[in-house]
Amino acid sequence: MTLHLKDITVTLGRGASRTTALEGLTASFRQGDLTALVGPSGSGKSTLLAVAGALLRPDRGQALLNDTDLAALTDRERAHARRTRIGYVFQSGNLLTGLTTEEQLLAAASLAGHRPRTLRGQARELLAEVGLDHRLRHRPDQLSGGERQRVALARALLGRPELLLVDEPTAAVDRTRADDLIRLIARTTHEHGCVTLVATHDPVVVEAADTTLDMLDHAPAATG
Ligand SMILES: Nc1ncnc2c1ncn2[C@@H]1O[C@H](COP(=O)(O)OP(=O)(O)OP(=O)(O)O)[C@@H](O)[C@H]1O
Repeated sequence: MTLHLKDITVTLGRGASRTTALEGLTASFRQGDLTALVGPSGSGKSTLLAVAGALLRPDRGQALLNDTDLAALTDRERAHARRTRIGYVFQSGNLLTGLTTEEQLLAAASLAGHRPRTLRGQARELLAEVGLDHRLRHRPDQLSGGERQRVALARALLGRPELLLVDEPTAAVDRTRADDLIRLIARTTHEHGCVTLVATHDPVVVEAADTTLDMLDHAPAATG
């Protein structure tokens, strides 16, 4: 499993706010590697995650997840790829209000076409792996920010994603939790053999990563 981004250009906004967020970006990412996406604020890290995650269609270029060009899929096909092949751990955790920790995982599995009952054991194992086996019945508003991110990580891993996308995993948690979380992401990347991209400003994340992609090396021409 590999992800190849080829000649990706993305422009965002209209009129006066029109901005070239990525211009002709080409990069490859290997299975089992955690890549840190680094670069100053506004350099396009989140935009790259959105293109790789089939959330945003680039103006130009290909996003090849193995043989599938995510940029060329129909909306329906992209939604299917998102549910079945890609795991997301974004800052807010993106959890569903009103569902317990365990239900967050089982609902996602159900949307991806699995029978939740068959995955309950696996869901509990993953929640134990991220240190949340004592929070199975908590709802998002009863969890801390770091706990919500760990639920999102367990939920992403339950789908056995080929691609794991993580935005600023250590921004909202204390140093110890941050270190634990990034170690967990690195370990699961190696064990589960997914392609993992982590957008970050945190040197500890860069240290834990197998490779680094510096967005400044791919920066659009200054005009924006
Ligand atoms: N909807 C939008 N309309 C216009 N420009 C946008 C829009 N969203 C983002 N941008 C611009 O696109 C560029 C890339 O933004 P992006 O969020 O990808 O950067 P980033 O590296 O993730 O930043 P940060 O580290 O602050 O999260 C920035 O210059 C930003 O101002």
